[in-house]
Amino acid sequence: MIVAIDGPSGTGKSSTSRAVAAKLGLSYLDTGAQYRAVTWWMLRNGVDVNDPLAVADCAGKPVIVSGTDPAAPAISVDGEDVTGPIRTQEVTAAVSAVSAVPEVRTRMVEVQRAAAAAAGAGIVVEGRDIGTTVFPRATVKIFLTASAEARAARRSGELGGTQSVAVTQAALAKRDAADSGRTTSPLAKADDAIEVDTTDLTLEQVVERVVNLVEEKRTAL
Ligand SMILES: Nc1ncnc2c1ncn2[C@@H]1O[C@H](COP(=O)(O)OP(=O)(O)O)[C@@H](O)[C@H]1O
Ligand SMILES: Nc1ccn([C@H]2C[C@H](O)[C@@H](COP(=O)(O)OP(=O)(O)O)O2)c(=O)n1
Repeated sequence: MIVAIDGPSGTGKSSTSRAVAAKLGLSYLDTGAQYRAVTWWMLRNGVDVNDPLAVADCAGKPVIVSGTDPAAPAISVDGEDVTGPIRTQEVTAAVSAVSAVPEVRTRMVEVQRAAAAAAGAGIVVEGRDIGTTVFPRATVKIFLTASAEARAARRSGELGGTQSVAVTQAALAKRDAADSGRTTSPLAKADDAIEVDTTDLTLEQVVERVVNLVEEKRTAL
C-alpha cells in the first residue's frame, strides 16, 4: 500500500501525511526533508548551490537516513541529526536549485524506493513527484492544493510572525515556479491523482477525506 501525497508548499502535505499514516498504521516518508538534507550538506561543505555541475559532482556523497515513524520523523546526514537545521531560511532558499539537479534526484529516488520496500504495512510518501515519477503505480494518489493567500498565512504563522505574509507569499511563489518549471521530474499532478483543495478545510477535514479515499481503495482491492 503506497499513498502518494503531492502538492505545492503549505498545502498541508506533511501534517496530513503524518496524521493519515498514524491513523492507518502506515510508515511515513517526507521526501522534501531529504532534498533539504542534501541542500544542508552542500551549504555546510561550501558547495556553490547555484552551480549544477558542482552539485552533481558531489550528489553521491551525503548519506541520508530518514526515519519513517509518523510519530517522530527524524532525518540524519552522515550520522548527524539534521531534523532542525534543514528548516532554516538559508536551506529553504537554496533547496529548489539543489533538487533540480538530476543526479541528486536519481540518488534520492533510490532511497525513497528502498524505504517503501522496507515498510511492512505500507507507507505514506509526500513530495512533489511521488505520484508522477517515484511511485507511478501508487495505490492512492492525492494532490493537495490551496490558495496562495492561505498557504502564505499558514507558513507565516509557522515562522511566528518573523516574516510578513506578503514576503512569505512571494518566497513561496518563487519556489513553486522553480519546482514546477524544472526539467527533471517537476512538481505536477499525476493524471490519476485526486485533487483536494484545502483552502477552506480544517486539517482534520483533510485527514478524514484522505483516510476515506484510502479505505475505499483498500476495500476495492
Ligand atoms: N487544512 C489546513 N488548515 C489550516 N492550516 C493547515 C491546514 N493544513 C496544514 N495546516 C498548517 O499549515 C502549515 C503548513 O502545513 P504543512 O503540512 O507543513 O504543509 P506542506 O507540507 O504542504 O508544506 C502547518 O503549520 C500546518 O499546521
Ligand atoms: N519529491 C520532492 C519533494 C521536495 N522537493 C523539493 C522542492 C521543494 O521546494 C523542496 C522542499 O520540500 P518541502 O516539502 O520540505 O517543502 P515545504 O515543506 O513545502 O516547505 O524540496 C522535490 O523536488 N521533490
